Amino acid sequence: MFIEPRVGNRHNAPRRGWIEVVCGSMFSGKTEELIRRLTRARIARQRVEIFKPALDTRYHAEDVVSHNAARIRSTPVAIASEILLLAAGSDVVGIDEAQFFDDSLVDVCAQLANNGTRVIVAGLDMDYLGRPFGPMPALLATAEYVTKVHAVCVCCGEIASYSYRIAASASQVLLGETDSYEARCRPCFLEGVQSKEPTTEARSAATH
Ligand SMILES: Nc1ncnc2c1ncn2[C@@H]1O[C@H](COP(=O)(O)OP(=O)(O)O)[C@@H](O)[C@H]1O
Ligand SMILES: Cc1cn([C@H]2C[C@H](O)[C@@H](COP(=O)(O)O)O2)c(=O)[nH]c1=O
Ligand SMILES: [Zn+2]
Repeated sequence: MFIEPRVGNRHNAPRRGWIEVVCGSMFSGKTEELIRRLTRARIARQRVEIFKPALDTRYHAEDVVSHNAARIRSTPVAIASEILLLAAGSDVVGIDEAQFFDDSLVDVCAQLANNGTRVIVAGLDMDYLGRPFGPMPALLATAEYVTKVHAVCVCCGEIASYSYRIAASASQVLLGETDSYEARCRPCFLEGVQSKEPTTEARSAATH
């Protein structure tokens, strides 16, 4: 879908930067798509740097890892401004789990793009209650290219845009995978939220 444009052009024009955002629910293929684009940029011999929030230790402390085990080495950072220092000299910057960063990520991405870097950001557009998540709404508004990917609803097989939480927690940040979340379509998400389905803990207690 995205080409790997040359860095600068034949006439030594300044290189152009821009922002791409890949968003969607959990299990929708955001990380796979991020890895695909970054891998192609590497094949095109571009200088690629990849970052993720240090708090995301779910699969691996350093690698960005998809739910079906595709992986790429990354640098975990505690705050978004570290990316500016560490990305110096890169042609392409990839950022996964962008929803966990604070709002300063929006300015960091803009500065990188203004200076000629292609920035590819992947993140959850909504949290487990369907609320816009962290800096994602502002990134979506300021990106040149937006791709929304979809998972499969585990209840009915339709396309899923929501991440339904089955674990008992009301904290906005709760790392997890299929143990704690299900991809759901709108009606199945609403049904779960409105009927207050039992959590994984309650289901497990009922069977033991
Ligand atoms: N309900 C689901 N819908 C679609 N893919 C799923 C689902 N559950 C697990 N998967 C797996 O998750 C992969 C996508 O993983 P990943 O790229 O890490 O997604 P994301 O980063 O959006 O959470 C799919 O290729 C598929 O193998
Ligand atoms: C919906 C939701 C998710 N999370 C966490 C759960 C996972 O650790 C990540 C999302 O990872 P993915 O690559 O998109 O599958 O975010 C959360 O903390 N809060 C939420 O509301
Ligand atoms: Zn459904």
